[in-house]
Amino acid sequence: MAIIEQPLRDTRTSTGAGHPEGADPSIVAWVERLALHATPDEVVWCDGSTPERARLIRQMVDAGTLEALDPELRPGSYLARSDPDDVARVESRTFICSAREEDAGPTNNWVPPSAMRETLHGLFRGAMRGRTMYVMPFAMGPVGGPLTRYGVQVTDSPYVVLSMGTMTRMGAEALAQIGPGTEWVKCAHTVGAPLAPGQADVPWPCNKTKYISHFPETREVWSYGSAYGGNAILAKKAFALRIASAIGQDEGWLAAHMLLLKVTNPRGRVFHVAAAFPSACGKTNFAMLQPTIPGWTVETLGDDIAWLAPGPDGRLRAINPEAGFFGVAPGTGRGTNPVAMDTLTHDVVFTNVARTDDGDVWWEGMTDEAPAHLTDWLGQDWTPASSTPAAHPNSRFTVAAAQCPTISDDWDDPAGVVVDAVIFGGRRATNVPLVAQARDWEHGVFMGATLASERTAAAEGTVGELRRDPLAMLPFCGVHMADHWKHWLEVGAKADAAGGAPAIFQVNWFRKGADGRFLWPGFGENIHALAWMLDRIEGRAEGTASPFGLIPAEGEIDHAAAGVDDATWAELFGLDKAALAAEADDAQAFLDSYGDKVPEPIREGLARMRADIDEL
Ligand SMILES: Nc1nc2c(ncn2[C@@H]2O[C@H](COP(=O)(O)OP(=O)(O)OP(=O)(O)O)[C@@H](O)[C@H]2O)c(=O)[nH]1
Ligand SMILES: O=C([O-])CC(=O)C(=O)O
Ligand SMILES: [Mn+2]
Repeated sequence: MAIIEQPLRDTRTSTGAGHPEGADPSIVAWVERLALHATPDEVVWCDGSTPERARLIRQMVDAGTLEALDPELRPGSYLARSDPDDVARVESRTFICSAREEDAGPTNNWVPPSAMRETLHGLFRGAMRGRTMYVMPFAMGPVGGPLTRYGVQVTDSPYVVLSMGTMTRMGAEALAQIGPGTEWVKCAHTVGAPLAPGQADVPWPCNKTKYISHFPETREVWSYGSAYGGNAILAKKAFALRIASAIGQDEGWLAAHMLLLKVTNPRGRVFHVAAAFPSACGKTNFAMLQPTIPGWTVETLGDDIAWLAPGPDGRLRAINPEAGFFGVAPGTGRGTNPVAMDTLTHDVVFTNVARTDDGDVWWEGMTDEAPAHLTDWLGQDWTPASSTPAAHPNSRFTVAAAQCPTISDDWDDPAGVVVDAVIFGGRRATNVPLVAQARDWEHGVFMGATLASERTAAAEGTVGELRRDPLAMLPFCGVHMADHWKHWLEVGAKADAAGGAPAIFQVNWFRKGADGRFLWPGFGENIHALAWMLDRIEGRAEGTASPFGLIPAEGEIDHAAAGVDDATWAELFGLDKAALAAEADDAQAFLDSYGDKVPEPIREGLARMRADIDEL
């Protein structure tokens, strides 16, 4: 069709003419090629400025994509309702297109790069017709920092521009860092909803067909058909985890699905902790933990992604490559996460939460009692008698990290922070104890590699189903998972040789009793587990051996202070021999699915666990 091939009408920046001065020719050429192919009506280079943000918001309010919340109650804040079919990551439509299938591994959907390129070429042709193509240069990490990486995302979704502006350091400063020879990740995104001349737009354009495609070798992401979170904010899961895991493997560092926090104990000693929990399993909450034990303070560095790299002294240092939080709304309330509530008082974009009659937001768990009337995430009337949730279970807030009252003064230190402890955790109703310490780095990587968790609403699929989620990276690993384990072992061995790899722990806040209720109060009380871990590092706690590694010895955690009685405490560490044997069998089958690629220390970890279970 002629109209699809029509040339670009207008190329201008948000302030007027041409691409920004100094834009690297490699970016300009890529953008021009894409624009000629996707045929947007115009191309706008984003500078990341406040007026630009204000313009985008105004435009989205006019288009019905955003609803302004009451400026008295929630200043500068907006509500977006997505298409009901575009509410979460789509793992079945997420592809790793490495040159060789074996580099994607059994946990990823693989399509040969040539075939995927052909598919995408077809889909992107004319895909932006009737829309604006925005060009967003961005930095992952503090601009100019030694661990920082750069990317450029194009998108035809203003909602994605707004999100990228919060989640990354986006705009002119990032662009200025990309010069000849700077590696930058190409992130191409379209909602896949071209508009014919005169055709009316919808508030949340998207397409039933979705492709979230990654080319690890050439450091590219191509995303089609969705505007939702991890499918569309390509700096986040796509770049900072999937592409970065491939870059890290080449360069000797780790891209991890981890929050990052700083904790100071009553004696004034400071620790930095990185923790990997699968999606919707407590990272944001743990990063904002308000300790219930006097004398401890926790500060926040990041809530979702950490890059861990050997520093000049060989010890592992970490940065949070992001600049904002894309957090789960349901369950967030004054009682559970007051820090998040204080972060969300202004300048927030909420997606798929409910709206109150006075122009504020609400979601399940924000308050004990629901308001008498709401407009639900679908835009329908809702009352407490309604049978469906008012907010979508994967409804989210997007907010700047700098707005968090517990943000740490070193959160944007370009050199990163030395990591003292690494934690793996999942959502496990049974078997897995509240807290355990790995015997050493290798045992810790075994713990991480065999991590399992019940599925959540963060991705399509059956909520509650148990699945192995190695290193909490199952949906986010851009390389063969077993190669990734090997890489973890190698990075740890080097850090050990340089004077000490972080100690590794495993936690489980989600164990349930026979009545189906959580045994552990969680949230602020999680400090009890964290304090024990740091006591272990300081040599103030001994621990006692278990099949999971060292668990707290009698009296090392004051569980009564957490409101947990002796019987419940025993249940939190209960060892059911038959269930654990079945667990080990399941882990075995899982490892066997990787054949002979499983590194020996991981097999040994399981063999040791089996032997320990046999002795129970
Ligand atoms: N019972 C219990 N629930 C928790 C705890 N921590 C978090 N949650 C709940 O788990 C859900 C997800 O928590 P988040 O902290 O948003 O999880 P996340 O890992 O940041 O999720 P993503 O942003 O999807 O990666 C929320 O509904 C929380 O209220 C805890 O310690 N105990
Ligand atoms: O990526 C997303 O859509 C949301 C998120 O943080 C996750 O699922 O872990
Ligand atoms: Mn989170």
